[in-house]
Amino acid sequence: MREFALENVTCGYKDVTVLSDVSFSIGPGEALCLLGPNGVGKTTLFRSMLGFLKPFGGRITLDGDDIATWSSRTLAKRIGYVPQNHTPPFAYPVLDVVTMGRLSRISPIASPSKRDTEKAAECLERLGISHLADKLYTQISGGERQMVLIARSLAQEPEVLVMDEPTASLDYGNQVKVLRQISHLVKEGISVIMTTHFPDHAFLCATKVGLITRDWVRFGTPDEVVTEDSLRETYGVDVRIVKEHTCTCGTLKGCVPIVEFAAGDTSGERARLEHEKGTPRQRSHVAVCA
Ligand SMILES: Nc1ncnc2c1ncn2[C@@H]1O[C@H](COP(=O)(O)OP(=O)(O)OP(=O)(O)O)[C@@H](O)[C@H]1O
Repeated sequence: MREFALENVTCGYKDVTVLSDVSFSIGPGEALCLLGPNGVGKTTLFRSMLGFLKPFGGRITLDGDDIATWSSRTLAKRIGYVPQNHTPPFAYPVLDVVTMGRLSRISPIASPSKRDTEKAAECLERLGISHLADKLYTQISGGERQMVLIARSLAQEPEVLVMDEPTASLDYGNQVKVLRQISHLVKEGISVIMTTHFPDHAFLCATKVGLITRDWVRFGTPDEVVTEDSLRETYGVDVRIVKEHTCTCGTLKGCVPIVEFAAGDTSGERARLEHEKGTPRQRSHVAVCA
């Protein structure tokens, strides 16, 4: 069975180690969600998985092959990437940008075929953004660009799809659309590795979670790793994990951070102490869905 695996990977920049001894594996039909505070090294780990950064130690393999031995063309064919931010280089029409996702499948001396263009149009359709096809990539919004990049990665037909905060800068509807697409891709057998700043996403579409802090990295199922204690330890915030049973979706789980304050008091610390003393009439609780 195809497996994408990191074995004791240590990575960073020049003489600065960002992450040490990271190991995990995912197979077809699995989605790994990487969570962790700003600056802990999620993007650095991604750069290593994509061959942009050479790990200081350890091995990254797909089907047992060390990706360090692959050409950039093979990497691009087998591992897709949706970056966090993308500065458009040229004013290409959106359909051409998505067709560029096919480049690793086209001979270097050939032009994209009708089939390649059709595949790109199909990916735009799948994400509900066909209306953008003829617009210039430099003249669409940041959220629309994000959707286009996702379409481009689908056009690539990779075995492993690495997505750096795929829902960042998307409106609520498009966030849900992207999470649904991720679930569909996983059901089709693609292995997805994504970062997010929303632990709820782990419950919504991941089969595995990697929680990264400055002191430790923990991998497991969403239920094992995303807990009230681990989120408090990782982000220093008080969170409730809530469950909702529905007949159609089974059990839904979500994370609700507790934002509390005492009326007329701007001191969060005082509010916290009052909360601990259990004086409910003197405090208001506002639960904000992330
Ligand atoms: N090109 C670089 N050269 C040197 N250090 C870097 C470089 N890029 C990032 N870093 C450092 O590596 C560490 C990890 O950064 P990284 O971007 O991987 O974090 P992250 O977890 O993806 O953060 P965020 O959630 O904010 O995107 C940070 O301390 C950052 O300053």
